[in-house]
Amino acid sequence: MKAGFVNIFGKPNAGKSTLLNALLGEKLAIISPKVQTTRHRIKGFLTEPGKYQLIFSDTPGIIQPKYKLQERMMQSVKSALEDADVALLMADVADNREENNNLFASLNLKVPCIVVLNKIDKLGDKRINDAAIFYKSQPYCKKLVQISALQKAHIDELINAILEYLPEGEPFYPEDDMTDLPTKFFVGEMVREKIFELFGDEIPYHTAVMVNEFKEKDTLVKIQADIIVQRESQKGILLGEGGKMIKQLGTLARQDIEKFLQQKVFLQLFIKVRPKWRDNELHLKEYGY
Ligand SMILES: Nc1nc2c(ncn2[C@@H]2O[C@H](COP(=O)(O)OP(=O)(O)OP(=O)(O)O)[C@@H](O)[C@H]2O)c(=O)[nH]1
Repeated sequence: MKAGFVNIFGKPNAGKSTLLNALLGEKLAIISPKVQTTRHRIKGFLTEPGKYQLIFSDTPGIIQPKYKLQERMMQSVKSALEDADVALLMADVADNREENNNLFASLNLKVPCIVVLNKIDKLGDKRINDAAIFYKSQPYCKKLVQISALQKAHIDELINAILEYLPEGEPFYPEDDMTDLPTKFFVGEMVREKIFELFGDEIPYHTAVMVNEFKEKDTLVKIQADIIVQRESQKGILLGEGGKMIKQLGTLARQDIEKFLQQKVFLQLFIKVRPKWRDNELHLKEYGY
């Protein structure tokens, strides 16, 4: 039996969340074409009884610590990398190689690194090969695997590559667990995902979702969540004319949550204005960042 921790690392949009979904086959990570959506480390487990348990962490994209919120994210990236048995350095095959290379090299990781060349469905063989040769020649690259996370192509190959570097050991978590994150967390992420889907570029980056109540009743689960925004004008946009938008948001989020929980859900959403939440340490704690 092999068991260990695997960290997925890469620039925003490299496809980390998509890979986690491909590996775990569940809606564990919020997927969005916009950058910087993953604010938390997501831990998901992939267990093959008697053979292996892989514990994956997703890291937020690498960004400038402009806000305190982002500083927190960078700290969590570093601590994640220090814990892992294997690091997956993920690169979009169409991305600037030098830039990725500088980033990967600057981490100076002590753990074995597998370069995961993602999105091979986007380019022809020649360009994929050139990129592969480039990364393979880098000192940090123990192995390179080419995948398409979106099309779930070569995922088994990646698992086998990880297993080569994983220590022998007993599972850390019960075999049928999927994650150590509370259900509440996923519910909040699903509401956030709908905000990304329904609203333009501005709104999602200025909102946070806090799930206040999660009560399992006989026939349904009652959930109350706050959507926190910074300005009254944002609240207005989220509400929409006569509350039209928030209603639609609630319906879409509820449908996803019901699918996820396999139960009927009563979802209540409130919008709250907190002008300074991004930079205020106290609020950061309150919202679990
Ligand atoms: N064509 C193609 N697109 C992909 C592939 N993998 C991911 N994408 C797309 O790339 C975008 C970013 O994917 P994510 O999985 O959200 O990227 P991420 O690295 O988690 O991004 P952050 O959360 O911002 O760090 C999404 O639009 C995905 O659909 C792939 O293999 N092929």
